[in-house]
Amino acid sequence: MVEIDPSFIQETEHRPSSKSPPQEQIPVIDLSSDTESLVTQIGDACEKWGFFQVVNHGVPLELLDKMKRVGKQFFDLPMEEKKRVKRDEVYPMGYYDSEHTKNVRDWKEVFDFLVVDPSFVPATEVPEDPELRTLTNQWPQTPADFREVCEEYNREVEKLAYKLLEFISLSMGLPAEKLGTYFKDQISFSRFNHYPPCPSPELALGVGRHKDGGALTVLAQDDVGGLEIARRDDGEWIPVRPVPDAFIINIGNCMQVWSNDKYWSAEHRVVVNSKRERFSIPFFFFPSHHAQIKPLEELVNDENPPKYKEFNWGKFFTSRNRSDFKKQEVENVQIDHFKVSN
Ligand SMILES: O=C(O)CCC(=O)C(=O)O
Ligand SMILES: [Fe+2]
Repeated sequence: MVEIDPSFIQETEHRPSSKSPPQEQIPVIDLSSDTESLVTQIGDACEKWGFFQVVNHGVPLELLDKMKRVGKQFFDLPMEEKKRVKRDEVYPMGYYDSEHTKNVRDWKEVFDFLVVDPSFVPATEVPEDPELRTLTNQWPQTPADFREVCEEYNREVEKLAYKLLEFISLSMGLPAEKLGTYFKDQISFSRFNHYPPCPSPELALGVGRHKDGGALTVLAQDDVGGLEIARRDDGEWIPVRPVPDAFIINIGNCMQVWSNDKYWSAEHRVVVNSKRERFSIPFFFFPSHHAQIKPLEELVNDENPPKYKEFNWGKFFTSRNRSDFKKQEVENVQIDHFKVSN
């Protein structure tokens, strides 16, 4: 057995399973279909899986290719070059290779960049503290077109994210523009994930099991595969098959709360392999820091009372991003903390 650093080793029950997974797949939805059919298909997928793939999504395929190229060129740079744009307390965007999910180190390196630069988030998780912190992007010198390609990508994927938000609003019986209001001063960001080949793929994960916090995630992946999602019915891990030129869409915590648990923010993780590196690019569509998140009033009534108390998205974001979780061995905040007990 090849030794890997113990910080990467998952507890036995969270390691990749060796048995063959169910054959079931998340739906692939063609966004060139008519609105009525899309609204039904998207609503059903959000309810059953919290995950679906989209094709004919309108994001230029040449731009996706360019993103994959600049991402690879960046991660291929010597470590000393990458560390010039290293993420730290002052610059929380940029390069990072020691992210922990649920206190175990992920087998990956990342590069993060904001959609709105600068963006503002609460400085602390203390509810009464009004102080804000400014987040800004930092960009590497090479490849020379890195920044330009990333900025264009954010603009295009943001358009897709707004379009999906409209279909999801309609699928809940609400006006198309209902959810868009939460995104003025959004704190969305995109991320390049690079998962290098791992000598002990049976012990580590590229990203440990987690749920995405925001409204939705638009994820590009290459043809290697490795993303697995927990099936809503029984928690069984289902691998997501790579579909050429598609984006994977998943519901985040905010959408689950807005929908009062009709829609599902599924747990997911990434398994790695010993032969091929893998790249993926999530766009995390995050409301503005001042957004107050609670089940939408139009969707609750005496028979379906709100299942969550209201919370502030900015404080939730800041609390989840605290850097001292590892030290304290405590889990970060989850939406279940806001569940109404009855
Ligand atoms: O790489 C992937 O397929 C998913 C990554 C992911 O879940 C994340 O970065 O939140
Ligand atoms: Fe995720």
